[in-house]
Amino acid sequence: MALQEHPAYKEEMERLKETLLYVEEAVKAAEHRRGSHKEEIRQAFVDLDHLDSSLSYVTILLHAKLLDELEKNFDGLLRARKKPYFARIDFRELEKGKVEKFYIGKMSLLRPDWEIPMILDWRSPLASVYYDGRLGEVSYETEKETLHGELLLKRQYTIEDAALKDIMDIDITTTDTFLQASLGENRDNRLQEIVSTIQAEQNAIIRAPIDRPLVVQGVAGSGKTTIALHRIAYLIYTYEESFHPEQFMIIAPNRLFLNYISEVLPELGVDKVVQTTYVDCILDLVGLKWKVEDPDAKLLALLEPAAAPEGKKAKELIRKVSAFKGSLAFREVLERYVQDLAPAFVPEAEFTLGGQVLLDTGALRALMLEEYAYLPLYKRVEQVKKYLAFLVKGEKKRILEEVEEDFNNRIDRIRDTEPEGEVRRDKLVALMDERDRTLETVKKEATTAVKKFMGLFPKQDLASYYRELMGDPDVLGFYAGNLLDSDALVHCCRHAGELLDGKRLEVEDLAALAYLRKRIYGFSKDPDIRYVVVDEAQDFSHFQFQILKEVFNTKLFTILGDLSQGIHGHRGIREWSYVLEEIFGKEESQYLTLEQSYRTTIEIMEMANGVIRGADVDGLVLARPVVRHGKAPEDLAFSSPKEVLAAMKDRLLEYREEGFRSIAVIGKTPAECRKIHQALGKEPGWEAILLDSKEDHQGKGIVVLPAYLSKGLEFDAVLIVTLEESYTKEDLDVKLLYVAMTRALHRMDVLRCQAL
Ligand SMILES: Nc1ncnc2c1ncn2[C@@H]1O[C@H](COP(=O)(O)OP(=O)(O)OP(=O)(O)O)[C@@H](O)[C@H]1O
Repeated sequence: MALQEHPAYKEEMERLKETLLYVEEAVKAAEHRRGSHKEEIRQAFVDLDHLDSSLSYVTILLHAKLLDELEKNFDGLLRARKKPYFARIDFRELEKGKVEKFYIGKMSLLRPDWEIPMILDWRSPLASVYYDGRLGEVSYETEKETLHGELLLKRQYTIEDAALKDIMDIDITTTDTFLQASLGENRDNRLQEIVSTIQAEQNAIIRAPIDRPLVVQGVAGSGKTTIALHRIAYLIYTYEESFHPEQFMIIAPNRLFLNYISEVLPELGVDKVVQTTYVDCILDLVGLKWKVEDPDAKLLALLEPAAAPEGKKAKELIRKVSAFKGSLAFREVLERYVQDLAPAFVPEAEFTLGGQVLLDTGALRALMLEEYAYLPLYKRVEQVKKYLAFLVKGEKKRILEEVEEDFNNRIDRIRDTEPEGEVRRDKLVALMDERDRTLETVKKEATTAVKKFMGLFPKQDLASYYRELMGDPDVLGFYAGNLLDSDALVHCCRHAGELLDGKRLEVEDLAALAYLRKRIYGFSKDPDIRYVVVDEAQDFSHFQFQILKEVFNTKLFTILGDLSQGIHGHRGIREWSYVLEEIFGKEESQYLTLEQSYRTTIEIMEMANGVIRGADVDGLVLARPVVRHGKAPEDLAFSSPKEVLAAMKDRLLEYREEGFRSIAVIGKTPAECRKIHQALGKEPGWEAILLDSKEDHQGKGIVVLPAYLSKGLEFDAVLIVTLEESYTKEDLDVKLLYVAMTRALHRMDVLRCQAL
């Protein structure tokens, strides 16, 4: 139906006009208020200069806060100028009885003369019925109660640059044309917000209760990353009173990925959320500036073809050691090691002043091992230091008085017993001198005693403790018992020793270092993160989840992942149940699944599903694509790399002619990618970009990247190419190929060299 023919065309045009006018007014008013706040602040600074009044400080703080609030809404208002809302619902609340029209947008806009908001924020409780509800009876949850009502209309709008382009009414029968249209579009290389097309199963995740950890298993392309970001925006809006955006942290696999998602939160009107990688987050907490080995290095070693027994054994060792270092059993090993460090923190010495014992060894032991046992070791030492200083302060006067009294008694005794004369005088003078010297010595001792005594406590840095445990098979073997067989033990210690001697670490070391830091030293300041979102969580080990929970001292987590994409299986998890039951507690945690895939076409998903069936995945759920058709993918074999490269160029030309904006050529390893990139580089006009994890995933055009790095990303068209390597039937290879295939939005083909 043409837009003008829609029965509500006139009404909607008028409403849009009215809304835009009001938005404009709101912008002007906000600009005015902005100006006056800035002026107030400026004036307060001027006053501050010569009056130094605390009132000026208060004024500055107040207006800065108001300005901050204003800025937050101001960006939303500016966006609303172009597109104030995207949908409308007509809703009759049972209790109220009358039908009200709610226009849903990315922010709320209130008018003092209206009973209901002019624009309703998509995150508000009522907006939930737009995502969940079919026409007819519906209900929604507010903080206090469940409200019932009737949904009479669900309408979507396409508004571009403040102009109404389309109106679409949704009834029970229509498929979601809006969703279809949005999925059919070509993309830049960035993730987008999806507020107008969030689906019911996704809405349930976005709005899941905040107070229980949530684990989401979602198939490739089901919107996990997108939803993670929308959930953060929802939680920040809903719990504005109790949480600051800075207390939310999203942990993504690498910088490339962070860049890829960087625009969504600002688009949703949310900033200041901490966006980081696991490596950066832990290094920052631990306070070590050491280099961390590329987290993908082990994956690459496991991808190396290894027919010979030594090769197989080397891979086996990598797997065993990674599994050990990612397990909670390793945490116990570390705990036992820390327990054994404790006795060295009770020196066999008494703390004395002026010859008097102020703290004996027994009391010191009781302090260190009992009273302060809740503290990390070095924090206990700090407490002891404070306690000793307190003792000295309290006892010094008494001790000095006692010393003096003792000497004075002796002096009196001489006076009383010795006959007057030269001898008595000499004795008295000597004793008085000795008294003065002793008093001086005790006074001096009082200023140095604590420092001297503290020298008896160990002083060792974190890395050397870790090196002591991990670099010596005897030590690690002692604490690990039979968790590692002797080959794995030797391999583990040799590898750790080499790395640590070169001031290097591997990802698997980070949880351990954070644990030791926490138990031995404590953190310099307690990290103020209260909500953690982990994306691509299938790559995390049990110990990684546990350490995040411990260091941030929170159970408020949203964890999203897909076991079918578990290409870091050597250190990552293989099922969710352990995380749900052992780490977060079965009763408390929530588990939700996403089975619909939005990214790719039916044809591509069918081929990818055919591939993943060959993998060993716990409770494998095949993705169900949204009904969207595209060209069937081809899987073509060639007899030489040269032929593959020629076919690759033809296919890329074809993709370009079809108008795709982002195209990826995915190789199996970085080595293959370099060859592909080199071949493309020779062609004028191709300008392909070779990506590694540190690279920025920038503009449009062709990118060449290895399969493991493509995880989480998406492209209009994907060409999977093998030259001298191949995807075998091994689990890891199957998952890698699945990851690569599911990156495509519209087109995907496989070109392989068969002469292998
Ligand atoms: N409700 C939706 N409306 C429109 N597009 C959607 C919707 N849900 C997901 N998408 C789109 O589907 C694609 C996949 O989303 P996303 O990358 O968040 O999925 P994912 O589950 O993290 O994928 P993967 O695990 O394969 O990396 C994106 O292009 C996203 O915009």
